[in-house]
Amino acid sequence: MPFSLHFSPTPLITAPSPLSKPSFLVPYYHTLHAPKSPLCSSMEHALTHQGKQEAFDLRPEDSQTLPLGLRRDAMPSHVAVIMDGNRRWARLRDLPVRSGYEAGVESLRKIVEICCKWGIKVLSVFAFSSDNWFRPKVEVEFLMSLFERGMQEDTGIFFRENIRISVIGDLTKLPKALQELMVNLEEATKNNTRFQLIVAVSYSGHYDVVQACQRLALKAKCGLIEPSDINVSLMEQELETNCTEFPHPDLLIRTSGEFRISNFMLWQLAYTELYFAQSLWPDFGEAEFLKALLAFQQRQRRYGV
Ligand SMILES: CC(C)=CCC/C(C)=C/CC/C(C)=C/COP(=O)(O)OP(=O)(O)O
Repeated sequence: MPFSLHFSPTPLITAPSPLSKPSFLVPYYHTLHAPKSPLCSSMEHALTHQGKQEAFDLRPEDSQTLPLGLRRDAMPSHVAVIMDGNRRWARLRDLPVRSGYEAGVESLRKIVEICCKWGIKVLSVFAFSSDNWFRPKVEVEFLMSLFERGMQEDTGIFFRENIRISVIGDLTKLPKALQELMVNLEEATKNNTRFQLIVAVSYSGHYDVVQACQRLALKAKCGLIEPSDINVSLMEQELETNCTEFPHPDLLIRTSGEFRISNFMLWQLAYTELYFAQSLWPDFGEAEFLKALLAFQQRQRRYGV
């Protein structure tokens, strides 16, 4: 059975034509010529948070559907998720591993829909880590086909629901057709403003920091900056999360009862509130998400001050 987001049934719309210069295929060109939106330090993020949020449109219906107890003024603007426990979910049911991943996609769709409804602006999900390449070949191939299928089937929803898709990670390792699909989808949805889904594929925090350092080193080598110019702000302009105008994650959720960050957004999680849920990702639904958000709203964020 094909999956779909549950906003309402929709025909598939094909994404518009490809980018002329996909950034990850021409990193040298990108580093030297492409303008990047400036990001500030975590502290400045907190201070400018409100102003940035106003840049996105909030539909009246988004703000009216908050469950009892959840405060609009304390909502995280950016939530990150480590979607762990898909294979365990399948094994517990004597199902093949791929059923666990498929159930994981359904869970992601539910959470995206809820984010749109409750006015969360960005959701970053760890869909495939740099280390996941070492999983059995058949599993890796299945995941690649799942990413392709998932993105193709939801393309129409992204347009109709005003959702922006961004993909971060070392995409050069992905099958060519999938790279092209992702670049097209990113380009086609880049002006959508209701909600942004950031999918981390072939990604790790180490990879992100290293590629940012390489870009800065190249700029220094070309004489565009001095090594002493390098600071938090310049570094953040080169991180892959420069694809969003919004601050770094306010809240990180990891499912399946594991208490680790597992190399996800190491730089960006510096001031993020952490929440660990016992549920396996395919079981993580609205009630669990609400619990995580309510817990977040109890936290006092001090940014070391
Ligand atoms: C279209 C799109 C973005 C799809 C996302 C699909 C999805 C849910 C990917 C998660 C992949 C993954 C390696 C999860 C880790 O848990 P695990 O499966 O390794 O679970 P385990 O800890 O039980 O082994």
